[in-house]
Amino acid sequence: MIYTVTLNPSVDYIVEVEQFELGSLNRTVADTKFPGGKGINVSRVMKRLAVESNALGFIGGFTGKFVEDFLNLEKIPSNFVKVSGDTRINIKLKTEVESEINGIGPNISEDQLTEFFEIFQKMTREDIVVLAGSIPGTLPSSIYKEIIAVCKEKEIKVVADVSGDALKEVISEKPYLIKPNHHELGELFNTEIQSVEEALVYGKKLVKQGVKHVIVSLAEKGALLITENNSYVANVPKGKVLNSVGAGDSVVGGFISAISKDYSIEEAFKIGVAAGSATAFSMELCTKQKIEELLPYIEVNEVKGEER
Ligand SMILES: Nc1ncnc2c1ncn2[C@@H]1O[C@H](COP(=O)(O)OP(=O)(O)OP(=O)(O)O)[C@@H](O)[C@H]1O
Ligand SMILES: O=P(O)(O)OC[C@@]1(O)O[C@H](CO)[C@@H](O)[C@@H]1O
Repeated sequence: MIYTVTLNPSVDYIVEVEQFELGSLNRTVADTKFPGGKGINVSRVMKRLAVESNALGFIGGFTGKFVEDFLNLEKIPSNFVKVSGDTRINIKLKTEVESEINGIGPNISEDQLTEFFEIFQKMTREDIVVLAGSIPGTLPSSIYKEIIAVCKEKEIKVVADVSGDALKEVISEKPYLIKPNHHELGELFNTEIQSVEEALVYGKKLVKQGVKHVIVSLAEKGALLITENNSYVANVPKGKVLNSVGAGDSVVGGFISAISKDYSIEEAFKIGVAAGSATAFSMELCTKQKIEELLPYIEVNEVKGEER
């Protein structure tokens, strides 16, 4: 089983406003709500690709019920620990540009954390754990390290789509896959990364540090997959970006779905990139049909020779 862990789920409130004016009353032209949080998005994308997963994390209140009900409707199993506060509402404001306001998340008690860790007891080495998204304010910043320690004992593969200090912590634990975007990769090395070539240099450093697979996404500039033995570069298809929320999660969901179906690493990478772009070109998360439409427009090439 693939378990996605979203420590800090959300209701994503997507609001479209024409000519937004700061300090004035603005009215929406459209608004929608979706369950959110990076691990939950990964689960939803995998479901669309017919790969089962179990969504874990902490939810609470009326917003938590919305998330759980929505996943039930989509037939995605979940095993959330219930907390007393409300799951956060993250605002995604679409004007001429996209802006986001993400909440801090509810309090999580010691007992609730213990309950969460108990879920890992039944996992086995055939399982995969996807850790994704921010850490709620009341949990220690070492939480991902602690989860990985439990996974290591059980030889469970860990995928981590996290950023900032959490990413630094996770890298030292040598996960199976990480997927920083080029800004997050640059932050790790106190530098700015603008191109695929620059991303390759720093991505390889992470593989040298023991990460098994590094996917670096560079939005419209393409993506890279670096493994111990090979590096691959992919273009992204051209299209109109309608919604970038969840595009990165879709790359992870697409890649893991394909790996779990024993596709080659190149093919899995291609499906991941197609899923990312399919989400970027849709108002909601990608569908299988949209992914399949985009696949012919993506080329994956091995990076050869010196550059490798
Ligand atoms: N302008 C674009 N054109 C085509 N595809 C895109 C574009 N922007 C994003 N994507 C797709 O989305 C994937 C992830 O995008 P990005 O590199 O911005 O990652 P991210 O910052 O993790 O995404 P997110 O917006 O979910 O935080 C890309 O690999 C690509 O497949
Ligand atoms: O605050 P975090 O946990 O870093 O990110 C949460 C979030 O922005 O990520 C998802 C898109 O990747 C959204 O569904 C959600 O609102």
